[in-house]
Amino acid sequence: MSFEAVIFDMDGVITKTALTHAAAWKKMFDEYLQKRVQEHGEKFVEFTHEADYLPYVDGKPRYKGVASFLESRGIDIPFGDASDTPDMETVCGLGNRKNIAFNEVLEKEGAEVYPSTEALIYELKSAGIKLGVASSSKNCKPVLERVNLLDVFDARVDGVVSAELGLHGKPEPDIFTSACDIVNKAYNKSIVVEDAVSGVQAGIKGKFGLTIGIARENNVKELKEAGAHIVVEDIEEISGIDGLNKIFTQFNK
Ligand SMILES: O=P(O)(O)OC[C@H]1O[C@@H](O)[C@H](O)[C@@H](O)[C@@H]1O
Repeated sequence: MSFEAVIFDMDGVITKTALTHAAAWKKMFDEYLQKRVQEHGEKFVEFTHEADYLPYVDGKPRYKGVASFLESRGIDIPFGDASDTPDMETVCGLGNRKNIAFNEVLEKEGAEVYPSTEALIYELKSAGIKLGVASSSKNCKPVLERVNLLDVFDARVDGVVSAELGLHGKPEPDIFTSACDIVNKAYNKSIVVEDAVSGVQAGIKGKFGLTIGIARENNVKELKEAGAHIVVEDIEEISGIDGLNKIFTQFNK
């Protein structure tokens, strides 16, 4: 094989939980924006998937997502602290409020994998390719446990590990480069698989051998503009490890 490691994002790439996150964000932000109508007399402008979630929140660490969205609406509240309770009107308080909504849905509905991604993961594993998961989410470990994939990865750099190590979140490449460092593989011999614009930007900034965009959201154009070497709608289109090898070689002559 011409590549030595593959680092996967989780939400939206391995598991269908990107949708769970998006719904939890919408619930929390719409409630908060409604509250501001009463308290500040502001006009209610709904939090939408296309105009708000995808450009400002998707793929970013929890509090960075809150801060980006609020900034886009010109809302300035204190940052607060990760220990803030969900009733506090701070960036962290709002992020923690959303986390409750996310975990309620996760508890009720569980998590599901994308079968094509799971199949590729096992194919790569059998071929001795190093596997990493690089997720902004602090819920990465419990989600992977639920779908029985936690032990498959040689490296996991998630929201919890990032906070411990003080890593910059996506669109900075830190969590992908840290995953490669753990498995001791060069970035230019590694592949990043991402569904979020911020994650693709991170793959490109980190100068990985290949950054693949998975367009789950009718956002082929946005992922290409973010710099993805190739964009597919599902991993199935890659045609397994041999297909991946061909694509990698094509971009690394
Ligand atoms: O709040 P968590 O679970 O730490 O997740 C942070 C982010 O994790 C990313 O993986 C998701 O794409 C985002 O939607 C989410 O907001």
